[in-house]
Amino acid sequence: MAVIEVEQLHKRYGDEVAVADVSFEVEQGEIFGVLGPNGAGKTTTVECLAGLRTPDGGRVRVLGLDPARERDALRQVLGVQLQHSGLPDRLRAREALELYASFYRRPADVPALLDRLGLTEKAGTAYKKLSGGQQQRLAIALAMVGSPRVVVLDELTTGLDPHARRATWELVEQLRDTGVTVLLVTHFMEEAERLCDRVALIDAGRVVAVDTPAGLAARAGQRQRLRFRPSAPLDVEALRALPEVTAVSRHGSLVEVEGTGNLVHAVTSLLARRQIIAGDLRVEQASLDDAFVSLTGNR
Ligand SMILES: Nc1ncnc2c1ncn2[C@@H]1O[C@H](COP(=O)(O)OP(=O)(O)OP(=O)(O)O)[C@@H](O)[C@H]1O
Repeated sequence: MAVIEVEQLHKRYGDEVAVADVSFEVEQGEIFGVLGPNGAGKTTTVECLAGLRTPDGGRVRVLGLDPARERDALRQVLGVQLQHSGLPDRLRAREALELYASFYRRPADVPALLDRLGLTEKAGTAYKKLSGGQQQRLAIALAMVGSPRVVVLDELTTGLDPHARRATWELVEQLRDTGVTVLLVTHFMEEAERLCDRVALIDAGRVVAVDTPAGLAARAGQRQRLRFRPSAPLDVEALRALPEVTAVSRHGSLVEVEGTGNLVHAVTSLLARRQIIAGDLRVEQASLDDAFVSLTGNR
């Protein structure tokens, strides 16, 4: 059974349509990404899932519960980390967790959670005095303190340094390993590629694609690009004549070859036959980034 069901969700703010028509389903134990440009309707969608906003149309269910009507039951099974935590500045990390733990029937062990999020040393520090990364980790801990079966994380790693970002990704993977279903709103393609089993790409309030990160990247085309510096003069016409090659260009001593299929093998074999070495060889495949740009209207 799908853990999260969103069917033709529609939500307006006055005359402004934030979510025109969004549908997707998330299966048990998945890390499901919601991607899209600014203002696409991602936060509004997750707020409807969390029962923080009431949809104007369509149907939303989380573990079979209607978030708008069954908020109390939903709160026991859903953990939410939103973009702005709204915690009082002077509340200490441990106090915040203990307070939140008191709302739940099956709270997690607070000292163990602090430890898991690397916050033990900061347990007595006021929220305002935590660094951005520590505040972020506290927000994740708050989303986990009720031992939820589903967790919604909105822009989880925005503002984190690369080290903290990786540590946070490991936390999300640990969550998934314990059977928790994760819905992740993100702007970072690297994050989606690394973490998500599937992603929904949303643009202007509509779903433009739901697929695996690799599947989405493939929709951006099978294009590949090779760049290298040949160790000896190279006749680019010979490269152009290869069936895999669609374009060849020179940039100073650098040769750039675009093509499809087994491009790397075709080009390196030709070079080997001519006893030319490909220095500084780089291979680029179409990425989720390319898919994002091409599927969301190049904005
Ligand atoms: N409280 C609100 N009142 C009025 N309009 C709003 C409100 N919240 C969002 N909107 C509008 O709804 C649209 C969707 O916003 P939403 O925050 O859901 O997008 P998003 O995809 O999460 O964007 P971002 O990536 O920038 O966070 C935007 O045009 C936004 O201006």
